[in-house]
Amino acid sequence: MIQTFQDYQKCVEQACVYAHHYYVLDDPLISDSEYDTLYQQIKDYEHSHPEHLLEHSPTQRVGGALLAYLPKHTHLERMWSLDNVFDTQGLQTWLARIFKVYPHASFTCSPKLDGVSLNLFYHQGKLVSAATRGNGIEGELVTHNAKTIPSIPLRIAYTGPLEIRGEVVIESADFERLNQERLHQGQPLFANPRNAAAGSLRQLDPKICAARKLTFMPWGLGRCQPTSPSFKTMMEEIMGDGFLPTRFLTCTNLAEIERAYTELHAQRAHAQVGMDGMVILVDAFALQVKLGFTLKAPRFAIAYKFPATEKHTKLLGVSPQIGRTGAITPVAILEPIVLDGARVSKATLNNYTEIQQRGFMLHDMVVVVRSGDVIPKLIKPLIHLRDGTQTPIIPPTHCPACDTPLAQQELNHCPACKMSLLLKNKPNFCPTCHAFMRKYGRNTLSTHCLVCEGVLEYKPYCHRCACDLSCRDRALFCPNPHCPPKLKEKIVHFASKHGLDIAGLGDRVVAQLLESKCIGGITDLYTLDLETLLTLEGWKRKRAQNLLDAIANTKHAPLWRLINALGIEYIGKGASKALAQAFGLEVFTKRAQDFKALPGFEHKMANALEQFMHENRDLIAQLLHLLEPTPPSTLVQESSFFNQKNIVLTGTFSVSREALSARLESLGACVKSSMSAATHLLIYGDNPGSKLERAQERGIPVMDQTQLWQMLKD
Ligand SMILES: NC(=O)c1ccc[n+]([C@@H]2O[C@H](COP(=O)([O-])OP(=O)(O)OC[C@H]3O[C@@H](n4cnc5c(N)ncnc54)[C@H](O)[C@@H]3O)[C@@H](O)[C@H]2O)c1
Ligand SMILES: [Zn+2]
Repeated sequence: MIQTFQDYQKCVEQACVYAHHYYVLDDPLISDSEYDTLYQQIKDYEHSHPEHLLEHSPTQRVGGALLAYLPKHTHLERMWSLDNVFDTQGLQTWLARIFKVYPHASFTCSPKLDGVSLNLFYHQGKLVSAATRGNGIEGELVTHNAKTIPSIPLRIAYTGPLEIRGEVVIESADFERLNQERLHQGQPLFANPRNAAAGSLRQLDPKICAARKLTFMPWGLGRCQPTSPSFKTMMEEIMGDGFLPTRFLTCTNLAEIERAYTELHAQRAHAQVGMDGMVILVDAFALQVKLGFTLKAPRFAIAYKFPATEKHTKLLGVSPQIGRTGAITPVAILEPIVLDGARVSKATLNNYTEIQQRGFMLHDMVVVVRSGDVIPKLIKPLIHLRDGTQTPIIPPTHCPACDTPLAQQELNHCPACKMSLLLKNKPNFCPTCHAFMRKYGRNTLSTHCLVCEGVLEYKPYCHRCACDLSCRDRALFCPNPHCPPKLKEKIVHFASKHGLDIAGLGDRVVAQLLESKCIGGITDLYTLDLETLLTLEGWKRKRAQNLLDAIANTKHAPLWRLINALGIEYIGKGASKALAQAFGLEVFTKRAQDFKALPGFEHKMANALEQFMHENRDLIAQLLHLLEPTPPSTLVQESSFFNQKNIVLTGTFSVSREALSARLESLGACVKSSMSAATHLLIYGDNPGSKLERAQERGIPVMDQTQLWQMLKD
């Protein structure tokens, strides 16, 4: 709490600096929740000491200063900020204030999109101008950029003067791509999609903005001549003129609003576009006018905020974690924070190269993001907060578990853009000219230098990023096949839901069994006995018997489960099913060329399979003996239409997806979850999503539900 006028002054100055970095520079110094806390303290002090109020306090104005290099634009109607509530109690207080004067008020709820405001002015059906909110009265004129955004119609049917307001947002996938590109070009990263959208919209060069894939989502009106007394009706009418539809929901009481809020919050983790809350607004224009505005926000609307998904915290350490394949992943150890309602103390960092690229140091303050069940991620370090205690993060040289010297993984992908190195091992570099030869045509390269005609040699090179990758740090792994954590992860995977599904055999139990030397590998599971288990701490007869039963139950398990349980690189559930279907028990004797003949089995999958079968001959023989897995009963009819086809399903079917996939797989199809160049057919049910359109655009054959059932009957 702020006690004295001096403290209040200091806080206001601080907040002004933060607001400037946030609104003007699109590069916030602190997280929103920290800012909100400071803002609330300032507001509380001003409430109890109105005589001390400073005119430049952030509570007294909307937004920040305008960028000097963009022309200014005066809005016809003022633009506003929104007051916030954070819980039911806050919402209740706000509603009570409205209901006291207008007991029959009805509300319109919409997602509070996390982007940047834009005010579009149309006259005689034409887009005249587009301006940012700025300080609410004047904004920055960005018409040149707005015209590059496909979801902003240049002409609409409504001919009166009309200000339509909305949020310019960037989808999370595009945001990640943009940051990856910037990382590669050595440009500062955007902390979040909002900053990226704002930074893009306020470019001088419309080409830059056009390349950023922005979207406009309408949420409100400024100057207009309403043809309906209801805000929602009016919005829906105007949105029908070629705008993207924003969802407006009618609610009449607290319970309905709470329900809408809970539903929207549940959608957040999967939404393409970031939302930071729900906006609730009195629907009748007449009541809006009567309720009016405070100094910076309408009294007829409120933002009901979601818990924060982005915060700043301290990076305390980085600990190397060993996976099933031996790959070493750095895990960030963080000073614990609460993000989207969950306690977060760890986050993944893909690899040590990325740590270097993003410039993290130990004891840095860092930006952390988490939403829903997504694993928390570190975005960037806050370099301005460094205090001299930071030290570099040094990649390990030896396995932290078995002390074997670590090896570098072969480079298969560009670490910056993730594109696979297509021309792997093909000569591409001229040592005389010190130049890389660009590919021309499809994956073709000359074998000799186009300048000096000298012989080329191979160096890892990314054609998309145009960079030499030979001195890049690569992912590290422990080459020791007996490395204990590797073994543990293998057994955990073997017993997991997608493997042999052995209940009660999770991470901790496997660690205990290995440590107590009850088992030394996968096959030892099958010789475990009751007496041994009962000697372990925390094991009673019932629990031990349950585990033994679960293990015994894996006898005669479907063959695909055994294949998937082995944890072969690149081979997941779908591929395991296809293998079982195609080869039955013979699968373990097949060679790379046999695997390559299956639809969707690329080079690397086929090679990984052959190598695995070769290196693990003994293990496989023992498991086949112990388990006697069951191959699929229906043999593939080679003549089936679906045989050897890569199929993607979309929409709702009259049977479950799983049942339908199983049926198609039994006919030799390979059912995949996403479309690619290798997709042969898209089958769609009711309410197909965007996949259907994309398939049609790309010329992939499609089939509807009725045709499908007809074919299956035949
Ligand atoms: N991190 C920092 O340093 C820092 C500094 C200043 C402000 N901030 C953050 O900015 C926010 C306050 O900014 P503000 O005053 O500009 O208000 P705001 O951004 O929280 O809310 C008002 C804005 O919400 C947008 N909006 C999105 N969906 C909407 C919908 N469906 N209906 C109506 N409006 C919708 C509009 O653009 C509107 O201008 C706070 O969350 C604060 O934490 C952070
Ligand atoms: Zn090791």
